[in-house]
Amino acid sequence: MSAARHMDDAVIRMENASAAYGRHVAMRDVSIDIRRGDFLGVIGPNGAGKTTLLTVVNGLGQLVGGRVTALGCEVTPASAGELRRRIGYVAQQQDIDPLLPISVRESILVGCMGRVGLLRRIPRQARERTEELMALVGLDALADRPLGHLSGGERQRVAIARALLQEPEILLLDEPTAALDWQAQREILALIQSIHQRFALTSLIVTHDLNTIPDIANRIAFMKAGRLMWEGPADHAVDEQRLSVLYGTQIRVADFNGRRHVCY
Ligand SMILES: Nc1ncnc2c1ncn2[C@@H]1O[C@H](COP(=O)(O)OP(=O)(O)OP(=O)(O)O)[C@@H](O)[C@H]1O
Repeated sequence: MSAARHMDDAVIRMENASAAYGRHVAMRDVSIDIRRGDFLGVIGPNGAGKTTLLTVVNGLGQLVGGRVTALGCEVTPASAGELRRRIGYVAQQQDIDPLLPISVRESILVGCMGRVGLLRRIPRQARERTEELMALVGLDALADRPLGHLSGGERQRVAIARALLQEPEILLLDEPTAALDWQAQREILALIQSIHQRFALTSLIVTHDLNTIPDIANRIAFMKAGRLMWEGPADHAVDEQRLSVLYGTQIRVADFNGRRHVCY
Protein backbone atom coordinates (compact mmCIF):
# COMPACT_ATOMS: atom_id res chain seq x y z
CA MET A 1 0.00 0.00 0.00
CA SER A 2 1.45 3.40 -0.96
CA ALA A 3 1.91 6.19 1.55
CA ALA A 4 -0.90 8.11 -0.13
CA ARG A 5 -3.34 5.29 0.64
CA HIS A 6 -2.51 5.53 4.35
CA MET A 7 -4.16 8.93 4.44
CA ASP A 8 -7.31 8.80 6.51
CA ASP A 9 -9.72 9.38 3.64
CA ALA A 10 -11.31 5.94 3.56
CA VAL A 11 -15.02 6.09 2.83
CA ILE A 12 -15.22 2.38 3.68
CA ARG A 13 -12.85 0.77 6.16
CA MET A 14 -12.81 -2.86 7.21
CA GLU A 15 -10.61 -3.81 10.13
CA ASN A 16 -10.24 -7.58 10.65
CA ALA A 17 -13.87 -7.94 9.63
CA SER A 18 -15.44 -11.40 9.75
CA ALA A 19 -19.00 -12.25 8.73
CA ALA A 20 -21.13 -15.38 9.06
CA TYR A 21 -24.41 -16.99 8.08
CA GLY A 22 -25.43 -18.69 11.31
CA ARG A 23 -22.38 -20.75 12.26
CA HIS A 24 -20.83 -20.65 8.79
CA VAL A 25 -18.08 -18.01 8.68
CA ALA A 26 -18.09 -16.75 5.07
CA MET A 27 -15.57 -13.90 5.41
CA ARG A 28 -12.57 -13.89 7.75
CA ASP A 29 -10.31 -11.14 9.01
CA VAL A 30 -10.67 -8.79 6.05
CA SER A 31 -8.93 -5.43 6.35
CA ILE A 32 -9.20 -2.95 3.52
CA ASP A 33 -9.59 0.79 2.97
CA ILE A 34 -11.67 2.06 0.07
CA ARG A 35 -11.31 5.75 -0.67
CA ARG A 36 -13.90 8.18 -1.94
CA GLY A 37 -14.09 7.83 -5.72
CA ASP A 38 -12.49 4.39 -5.78
CA PHE A 39 -13.94 1.74 -8.06
CA LEU A 40 -13.10 -1.61 -6.47
CA GLY A 41 -13.50 -4.81 -8.49
CA VAL A 42 -13.94 -7.92 -6.33
CA ILE A 43 -12.99 -11.19 -7.99
CA GLY A 44 -12.48 -14.79 -6.90
CA PRO A 45 -13.93 -18.27 -7.23
CA ASN A 46 -17.54 -19.20 -6.41
CA GLY A 47 -18.25 -19.18 -2.70
CA ALA A 48 -15.17 -17.04 -1.94
CA GLY A 49 -17.13 -14.49 0.10
CA LYS A 50 -17.43 -11.72 -2.50
CA THR A 51 -21.13 -11.08 -1.98
CA THR A 52 -20.58 -11.27 1.76
CA LEU A 53 -17.92 -8.56 1.48
CA LEU A 54 -20.45 -6.28 -0.24
CA THR A 55 -23.17 -6.95 2.30
CA VAL A 56 -21.08 -6.08 5.34
CA VAL A 57 -20.79 -2.57 3.87
CA ASN A 58 -24.55 -1.94 3.89
CA GLY A 59 -25.27 -3.88 7.08
CA LEU A 60 -27.07 -6.79 5.41
CA GLY A 61 -24.22 -9.17 6.21
CA GLN A 62 -23.80 -10.32 9.79
CA LEU A 63 -20.49 -9.16 11.25
CA VAL A 64 -19.13 -11.58 13.82
CA GLY A 65 -15.73 -9.98 14.35
CA GLY A 66 -13.76 -6.85 13.61
CA ARG A 67 -15.16 -3.51 12.56
CA VAL A 68 -16.55 -1.90 9.42
CA THR A 69 -17.11 1.81 8.95
CA ALA A 70 -18.87 3.34 5.95
CA LEU A 71 -19.48 7.03 5.27
CA GLY A 72 -18.04 7.91 8.66
CA CYS A 73 -20.40 5.63 10.53
CA GLU A 74 -19.71 2.26 12.16
CA VAL A 75 -21.84 -0.44 10.54
CA THR A 76 -24.04 -1.88 13.31
CA PRO A 77 -27.61 -3.19 13.39
CA ALA A 78 -28.61 0.27 14.66
CA SER A 79 -26.93 2.20 11.82
CA ALA A 80 -27.71 -0.27 9.01
CA GLY A 81 -31.07 1.27 8.04
CA GLU A 82 -29.62 4.76 7.64
CA LEU A 83 -26.61 3.39 5.76
CA ARG A 84 -28.81 1.46 3.34
CA ARG A 85 -30.50 4.72 2.42
CA ARG A 86 -27.09 6.15 1.49
CA ILE A 87 -25.69 3.04 -0.18
CA GLY A 88 -27.19 1.77 -3.42
CA TYR A 89 -27.24 -2.00 -3.84
CA VAL A 90 -27.71 -3.83 -7.13
CA ALA A 91 -28.13 -7.38 -5.89
CA GLN A 92 -27.51 -10.56 -7.90
CA GLN A 93 -30.22 -10.97 -10.52
CA GLN A 94 -33.20 -13.04 -9.39
CA ASP A 95 -35.87 -14.60 -11.57
CA ILE A 96 -38.98 -12.48 -11.73
CA ASP A 97 -42.53 -13.77 -12.01
CA PRO A 98 -43.71 -12.63 -15.49
CA LEU A 99 -47.15 -12.00 -13.98
CA LEU A 100 -45.84 -9.57 -11.35
CA PRO A 101 -48.06 -6.51 -11.79
CA ILE A 102 -45.35 -3.85 -11.51
CA SER A 103 -44.03 -1.68 -14.31
CA VAL A 104 -40.48 -0.51 -14.99
CA ARG A 105 -41.37 2.98 -13.74
CA GLU A 106 -42.98 1.68 -10.54
CA SER A 107 -40.10 -0.66 -9.87
CA ILE A 108 -37.62 2.22 -10.09
CA LEU A 109 -39.79 4.40 -7.84
CA VAL A 110 -39.37 1.79 -5.10
CA GLY A 111 -35.86 3.25 -4.77
CA CYS A 112 -37.21 6.36 -3.07
CA MET A 113 -39.26 4.46 -0.44
CA GLY A 114 -36.35 4.33 2.01
CA ARG A 115 -36.17 8.12 2.16
CA VAL A 116 -39.84 8.95 1.65
CA GLY A 117 -41.34 6.12 3.73
CA LEU A 118 -43.43 3.17 2.65
CA LEU A 119 -46.99 4.03 1.51
CA ARG A 120 -46.26 7.79 1.67
CA ARG A 121 -47.06 10.04 -1.28
CA ILE A 122 -44.16 10.03 -3.74
CA PRO A 123 -42.80 13.58 -4.16
CA ARG A 124 -42.93 15.12 -7.63
CA GLN A 125 -39.15 15.48 -7.53
CA ALA A 126 -38.75 11.68 -7.24
CA ARG A 127 -41.16 11.15 -10.14
CA GLU A 128 -39.23 13.61 -12.31
CA ARG A 129 -35.94 12.04 -11.28
CA THR A 130 -37.30 8.62 -12.23
CA GLU A 131 -38.05 9.87 -15.76
CA GLU A 132 -34.51 11.29 -16.01
CA LEU A 133 -32.97 8.05 -14.76
CA MET A 134 -35.01 5.93 -17.17
CA ALA A 135 -33.61 8.07 -19.99
CA LEU A 136 -30.10 7.81 -18.56
CA VAL A 137 -30.16 4.00 -18.44
CA GLY A 138 -31.98 3.72 -21.78
CA LEU A 139 -35.36 2.54 -20.51
CA ASP A 140 -37.63 5.49 -21.31
CA ALA A 141 -39.36 3.58 -24.11
CA LEU A 142 -40.12 0.71 -21.71
CA ALA A 143 -41.44 2.74 -18.77
CA ASP A 144 -44.86 1.06 -18.67
CA ARG A 145 -43.75 -2.46 -19.50
CA PRO A 146 -44.22 -5.09 -16.76
CA LEU A 147 -40.94 -5.93 -15.04
CA GLY A 148 -41.34 -9.63 -15.82
CA HIS A 149 -41.40 -8.87 -19.55
CA LEU A 150 -37.85 -7.50 -19.69
CA SER A 151 -34.62 -9.08 -20.86
CA GLY A 152 -31.83 -9.70 -18.34
CA GLY A 153 -29.93 -6.61 -19.49
CA GLU A 154 -33.02 -4.43 -19.25
CA ARG A 155 -33.71 -5.72 -15.74
CA GLN A 156 -30.20 -4.80 -14.72
CA ARG A 157 -30.82 -1.28 -16.02
CA VAL A 158 -33.95 -1.11 -13.86
CA ALA A 159 -31.97 -2.25 -10.80
CA ILE A 160 -29.28 0.36 -11.48
CA ALA A 161 -31.83 3.17 -11.94
CA ARG A 162 -33.62 2.10 -8.74
CA ALA A 163 -30.35 2.25 -6.80
CA LEU A 164 -29.55 5.68 -8.29
CA LEU A 165 -32.92 7.09 -7.28
CA GLN A 166 -31.70 6.78 -3.70
CA GLU A 167 -28.97 9.31 -4.60
CA PRO A 168 -26.38 6.99 -3.10
CA GLU A 169 -22.84 7.94 -2.15
CA ILE A 170 -21.68 4.34 -2.50
CA LEU A 171 -22.87 1.87 -5.13
CA LEU A 172 -22.57 -1.90 -4.55
CA LEU A 173 -22.99 -4.08 -7.64
CA ASP A 174 -23.16 -7.85 -7.35
CA GLU A 175 -22.42 -9.58 -10.66
CA PRO A 176 -24.43 -7.11 -12.72
CA THR A 177 -23.44 -8.84 -15.96
CA ALA A 178 -24.11 -12.45 -14.93
CA ALA A 179 -26.16 -14.35 -17.51
CA LEU A 180 -25.99 -11.54 -20.09
CA ASP A 181 -24.74 -11.97 -23.65
CA TRP A 182 -21.43 -10.34 -24.64
CA GLN A 183 -23.02 -7.25 -26.12
CA ALA A 184 -25.28 -6.69 -23.10
CA GLN A 185 -22.31 -7.24 -20.73
CA ARG A 186 -20.32 -4.57 -22.51
CA GLU A 187 -23.22 -2.13 -22.52
CA ILE A 188 -24.01 -2.62 -18.82
CA LEU A 189 -20.36 -2.24 -17.80
CA ALA A 190 -20.00 0.92 -19.92
CA LEU A 191 -23.17 2.28 -18.30
CA ILE A 192 -21.85 1.49 -14.81
CA GLN A 193 -18.53 3.14 -15.59
CA SER A 194 -20.19 6.32 -16.85
CA ILE A 195 -22.54 6.42 -13.83
CA HIS A 196 -19.60 5.98 -11.43
CA GLN A 197 -17.93 9.03 -12.95
CA ARG A 198 -21.00 11.16 -13.53
CA PHE A 199 -22.29 10.83 -9.95
CA ALA A 200 -18.81 10.84 -8.34
CA LEU A 201 -19.60 7.56 -6.60
CA THR A 202 -17.49 5.12 -4.67
CA SER A 203 -18.32 1.79 -6.30
CA LEU A 204 -17.71 -1.87 -5.52
CA ILE A 205 -18.44 -4.49 -8.16
CA VAL A 206 -18.34 -8.27 -7.86
CA THR A 207 -17.62 -9.87 -11.20
CA HIS A 208 -16.18 -12.91 -12.94
CA ASP A 209 -15.20 -10.82 -15.97
CA LEU A 210 -11.43 -10.72 -15.54
CA ASN A 211 -10.76 -9.02 -18.85
CA THR A 212 -13.08 -6.06 -18.60
CA ILE A 213 -12.80 -5.24 -14.92
CA PRO A 214 -9.27 -3.76 -15.02
CA ASP A 215 -10.58 -1.20 -17.54
CA ILE A 216 -13.35 -0.12 -15.21
CA ALA A 217 -12.03 -0.51 -11.68
CA ASN A 218 -8.99 1.32 -10.34
CA ARG A 219 -8.42 -1.27 -7.59
CA ILE A 220 -9.01 -5.01 -7.51
CA ALA A 221 -9.55 -7.27 -4.48
CA PHE A 222 -8.94 -11.02 -4.69
CA MET A 223 -11.17 -13.10 -2.40
CA LYS A 224 -10.63 -16.79 -1.76
CA ALA A 225 -12.15 -19.03 0.93
CA GLY A 226 -13.46 -16.00 2.80
CA ARG A 227 -10.13 -14.22 2.91
CA LEU A 228 -8.79 -11.17 1.13
CA MET A 229 -5.77 -12.66 -0.69
CA TRP A 230 -4.56 -9.51 -2.40
CA GLU A 231 -5.67 -5.98 -3.11
CA GLY A 232 -3.99 -3.48 -5.35
CA PRO A 233 -4.05 -1.35 -8.48
CA ALA A 234 -6.15 -2.79 -11.29
CA ASP A 235 -3.24 -2.82 -13.75
CA HIS A 236 -1.27 -5.14 -11.43
CA ALA A 237 -4.11 -7.64 -11.10
CA VAL A 238 -3.82 -9.34 -14.48
CA ASP A 239 -0.89 -11.47 -13.44
CA GLU A 240 -0.60 -15.18 -14.33
CA GLN A 241 0.83 -16.33 -11.05
CA ARG A 242 -1.49 -14.25 -8.87
CA LEU A 243 -4.61 -15.32 -10.78
CA SER A 244 -3.50 -18.98 -10.88
CA VAL A 245 -3.14 -19.03 -7.09
CA LEU A 246 -6.49 -17.29 -6.70
CA TYR A 247 -8.39 -19.78 -8.86
CA GLY A 248 -6.28 -22.84 -7.98
CA THR A 249 -5.67 -23.62 -11.63
CA GLN A 250 -3.18 -22.54 -14.28
CA ILE A 251 -4.36 -19.26 -15.81
CA ARG A 252 -2.70 -17.96 -18.93
CA VAL A 253 -2.29 -14.27 -19.65
CA ALA A 254 -1.38 -13.21 -23.18
CA ASP A 255 -0.38 -9.86 -24.62
CA PHE A 256 -2.96 -8.74 -27.14
CA ASN A 257 -2.44 -5.39 -28.87
CA GLY A 258 -0.28 -4.25 -25.95
CA ARG A 259 -2.92 -5.27 -23.42
CA ARG A 260 -2.77 -8.23 -21.03
CA HIS A 261 -5.63 -10.59 -21.65
CA VAL A 262 -6.74 -13.57 -19.54
CA CYS A 263 -7.20 -16.70 -21.70
CA TYR A 264 -9.92 -18.86 -20.18
N1 LIG B 1 -27.71 -17.07 3.07
C1 LIG B 1 -26.71 -17.93 3.29
N2 LIG B 1 -26.81 -18.89 4.24
C2 LIG B 1 -25.81 -19.75 4.47
N3 LIG B 1 -24.63 -19.73 3.82
C3 LIG B 1 -24.47 -18.81 2.87
C4 LIG B 1 -25.49 -17.86 2.55
N4 LIG B 1 -25.05 -17.06 1.55
C5 LIG B 1 -23.81 -17.49 1.26
N5 LIG B 1 -23.46 -18.52 2.06
C6 LIG B 1 -22.19 -19.25 2.04
O1 LIG B 1 -21.15 -18.32 2.35
C7 LIG B 1 -20.01 -18.53 1.51
C8 LIG B 1 -19.68 -17.25 0.76
O2 LIG B 1 -20.79 -16.94 -0.08
P1 LIG B 1 -20.78 -15.66 -1.02
O3 LIG B 1 -22.12 -15.61 -1.67
O4 LIG B 1 -20.32 -14.49 -0.27
O5 LIG B 1 -19.67 -16.08 -2.08
P2 LIG B 1 -19.37 -15.47 -3.53
O6 LIG B 1 -17.88 -15.35 -3.62
O7 LIG B 1 -20.16 -14.23 -3.74
O8 LIG B 1 -19.89 -16.64 -4.47
P3 LIG B 1 -20.45 -16.63 -5.99
O9 LIG B 1 -19.35 -16.19 -6.91
O10 LIG B 1 -20.81 -18.06 -6.21
O11 LIG B 1 -21.65 -15.72 -6.03
C9 LIG B 1 -20.34 -19.71 0.62
O12 LIG B 1 -19.80 -20.87 1.22
C10 LIG B 1 -21.86 -19.77 0.64
O13 LIG B 1 -22.32 -21.09 0.49
